[in-house]
Amino acid sequence: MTVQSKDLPQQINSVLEAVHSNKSASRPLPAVALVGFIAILVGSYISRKHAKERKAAAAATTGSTSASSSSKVVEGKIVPPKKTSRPIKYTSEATIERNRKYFPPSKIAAAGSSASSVKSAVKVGVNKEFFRQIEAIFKILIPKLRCKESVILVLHTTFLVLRTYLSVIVARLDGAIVKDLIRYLQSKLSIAFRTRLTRYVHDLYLNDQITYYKALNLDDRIQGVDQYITTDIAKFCDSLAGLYSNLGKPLLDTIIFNYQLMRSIGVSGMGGLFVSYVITAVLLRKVTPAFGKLAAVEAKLEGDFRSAHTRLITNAEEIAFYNGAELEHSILTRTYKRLIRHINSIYKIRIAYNMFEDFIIKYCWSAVGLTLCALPVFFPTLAGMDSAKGVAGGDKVVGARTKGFITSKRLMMSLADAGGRMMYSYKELSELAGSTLRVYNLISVLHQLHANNYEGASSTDQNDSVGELYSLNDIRGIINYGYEGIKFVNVPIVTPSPGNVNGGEKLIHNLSVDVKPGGHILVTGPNGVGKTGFARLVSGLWPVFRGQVYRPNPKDIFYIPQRAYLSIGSLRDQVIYPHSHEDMIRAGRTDEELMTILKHVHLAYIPDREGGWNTVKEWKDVFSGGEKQRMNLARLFYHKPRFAILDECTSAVSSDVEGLMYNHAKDLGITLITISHRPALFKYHLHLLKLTGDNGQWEFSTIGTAEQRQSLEKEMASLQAKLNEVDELKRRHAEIQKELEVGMNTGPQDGTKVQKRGLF
Ligand SMILES: Nc1ncnc2c1ncn2[C@@H]1O[C@H](COP(=O)(O)OP(=O)(O)OP(=O)(O)O)[C@@H](O)[C@H]1O
Repeated sequence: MTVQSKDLPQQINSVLEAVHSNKSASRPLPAVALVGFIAILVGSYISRKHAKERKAAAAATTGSTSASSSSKVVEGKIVPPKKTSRPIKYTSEATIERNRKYFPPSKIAAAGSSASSVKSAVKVGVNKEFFRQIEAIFKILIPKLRCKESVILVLHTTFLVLRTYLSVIVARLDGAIVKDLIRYLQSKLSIAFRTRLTRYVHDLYLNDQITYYKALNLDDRIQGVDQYITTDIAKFCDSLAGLYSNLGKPLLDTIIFNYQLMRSIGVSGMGGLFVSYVITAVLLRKVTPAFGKLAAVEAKLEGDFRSAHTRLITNAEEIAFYNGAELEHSILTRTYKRLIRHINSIYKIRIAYNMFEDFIIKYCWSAVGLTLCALPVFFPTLAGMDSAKGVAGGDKVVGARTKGFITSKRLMMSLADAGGRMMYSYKELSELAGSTLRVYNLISVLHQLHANNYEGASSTDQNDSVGELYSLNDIRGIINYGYEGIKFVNVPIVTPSPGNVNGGEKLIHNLSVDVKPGGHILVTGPNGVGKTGFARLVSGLWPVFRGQVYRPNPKDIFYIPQRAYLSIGSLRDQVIYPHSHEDMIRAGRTDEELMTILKHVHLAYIPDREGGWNTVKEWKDVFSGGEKQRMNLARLFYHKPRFAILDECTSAVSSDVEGLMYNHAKDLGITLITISHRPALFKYHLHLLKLTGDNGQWEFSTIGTAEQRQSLEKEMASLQAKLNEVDELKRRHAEIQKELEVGMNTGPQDGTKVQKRGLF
C-alpha cells in the first residue's frame, strides 16, 4: 500500500475503510520506524534544549560558577554546600514592564474577590474576554517563536493530525505508540507551560518591590495566593495542554466524517445536516450552565479549605494550649462542607446537562442524519444518483443504494460520537475559562501591585466626614535613599486599610524627627498607637502618604521584628539569614566567627546541642521564645548594619543578658532605633520619641534633659505611691490569714475543715 502517492480524499477514504473494516495494515514497520524516529528526535531535541538553557542560565546568574569555585579557596576549610538545583534565570524588569499592558484589571470579578472589584457584568465563559485573557497569558507561555514550548506545540499538532493516519498504517502495533507519544508531548507541554508561568509569577511576586507583602497586606483582591500559585496554575496548564488534543481529535474526525457523508448524501443532504448542527449548537449554548464560574468558585473554596488547614498547622501549639481542637474542628468541617456542597451541586447540574446533551446529539442528530441518509434511497436524483437505469441493472442499483445507506448510517454513528466528544471538550473549555480567569487575575493584580496601583478609591478629594482621604492610589510622600541617618519630615503614620472607601486611618499626625548616626532612639507609646507603623514606614512596607522620609540604603539598615522569624534550612542559615551559605563564604565569614556571635547572645551551647551547624530542623519548634529572640539578635551581630530597628525583640530575654546585647550592638557601631514600652531600656538611648496617640500627638526629647528628668520623676512618684500601698496591703493580708486560722480551729470537726485546708 503506497499511501504517499494517493491524493487526500483517497487517503481519508482508505483510512476510514480500514477503520471500519478493522483490517490491520500489511506493512506496519516503515510507519513504526517513522514514529520511533520522530520520537527520538523529539527526545533529543528537548534534552539538548534543556542542556543549552542550563548553560545559558548558569552564565546569566551572577557569578554562579566562578563564585562557587573560588569560594572553596577563600577559607580553605569551608566547603560550600553542593549545588543541587540549577541556577535560576529571573524574568527581567523590562519583560515585566512590557507585559503589564496586557494585564489590565479583568472585566470579570474573580471568584472570591471583593465586591468592589466587580467592574462589569461580563460572565465567566467562552467569550471575548476569555480569549483576550488566554492571549495575554500566552505571551508568557510562548514568549517567542523559537522556544521549547513552540517546538513541543508544533510536534504535538503534527502528531494529532497524523494520529488517524498513522494509527491505521501502523495498525495493531499502532495506535498505542502514537497515543503514548501524544500523551507524552501533552505532559511535556503542560509542565513546560507550568514552569514558564510559575517562574514568571515568582519573579513578579518575590522581588525588591515586595509585591508579596503588598498582595497580603495592602490589597485584598487575591485571597489565598498560595492556592493560586501551587494549584490553579497547575490545573490551568493541564487543562490547556489537554484541551488542545481533546478538541483537536473530534474536530478532525468531524471534518473527515462530514466530508465522507457529503459524498454519500450529496450537498443538499449536507445542507440539511448543517442546519441541524446550527440549531443544536444554539440550543446547547443557551442551556449550558456557567461551567467556568462554577470551576472558579470551586477553586476558591478549595483554597479556603487548604488555608484553614495551613492556619491550624502554623498555630498548632497555641491551639493545643487553649484546647481549641473542637472549635477548629468545626471551622474545618464548615469549610469542607461548603466545598462539598458546591461540588455536589456541580455534579447535579452536570448530569442534567449531560442527559440533555446526549439526547440532542445521540438521538436528534441520528434521527436527522438517518432521514438525510435515507433520502438518496428514495430520491436518488437529490443525491446526484442516476435513477434511469434499466431493469437489468435494478438489482445493482438497489445493492448500491443499500450499501450507500449502511455506509452513511455508520458514518452518522461515528459523527454523533465525535460530536459528543466535541461537546465534552466544549465543557472543558468552559471550565478552562474559570481557571484562566483565576490565573489571569493573579498575574494582573501582581502586575498592578508591582507598579504600585492598588484597588479602591483613587480620588484625591477631601472627605469631609473623615478628614483627609489617604487613598492607596494617592500616595504623595517621597522616600529618599542613601541618607546618613533616618529623617522624617511631616510624615503622618497612616494604616493602609485596603478596600476601605474612607482610606487609611491616621494614627500619628505629621511626624518630624532626625536620627543621626550614634543618636540611639527609643520609640515608645501605648499599644496600637503606631510604633511598628513607624518601622514599617522606614522599611518601605507601608506607603508614605505625605511628607518625606530619608533613610539609609537597604544594606545599611536591619530590622528585627517582634515575632522572631526562623527560616527553613540549617542552624547556620538561622544566624546568617537572609544570606545563603554561598554568600557567607563569598564574604569571607567563618563558622568560628558565628560561634563567637552565639557567645555574645548566650547561645554558645546550641551547635553542640543540635548536632552542628549543618543540622536542619523545624527551628521554630526547636527553640524557646527567648532563644528565638536571641537567635534573631545574633543575625544583627552577623550583619553589623549601620542602623538597626529593634521592635520589642528582647521582650523574652532576661534583663541582664538584654543589657549585654545592647552594649555589644553599640560597640559594633550600630545605631539603635528601639521600639519598646520598657523604661529599663532608656539608659541605652540618647533620644526618646513618645507616640502618645491623643489626637495623633507625638513628643521628641533628649534623654537626660530637664523634661526627661521631669518625666522620670513623675514615673518615680507614681511608683513610690504604689510602694506606699504595700505596707497597708501586707497588714490586710496578715489580718485575713489570722481570721482564716481562727475559723478553721473553731469550725465543725468533720470533712469541712479538711476541705478548707485542701483548698489552701
Ligand atoms: N496591614 C494593616 N492594615 C490596617 N491596619 C493595620 C495593619 N497593620 C496594623 N494595623 C493597625 O495599625 C495600628 C498600629 O499598629 P502597630 O503595629 O504600629 O502598633 P504598635 O504601636 O506597634 O502596637 P504594639 O505596642 O501593640 O506592638 C493598630 O491599630 C493595627 O491594628
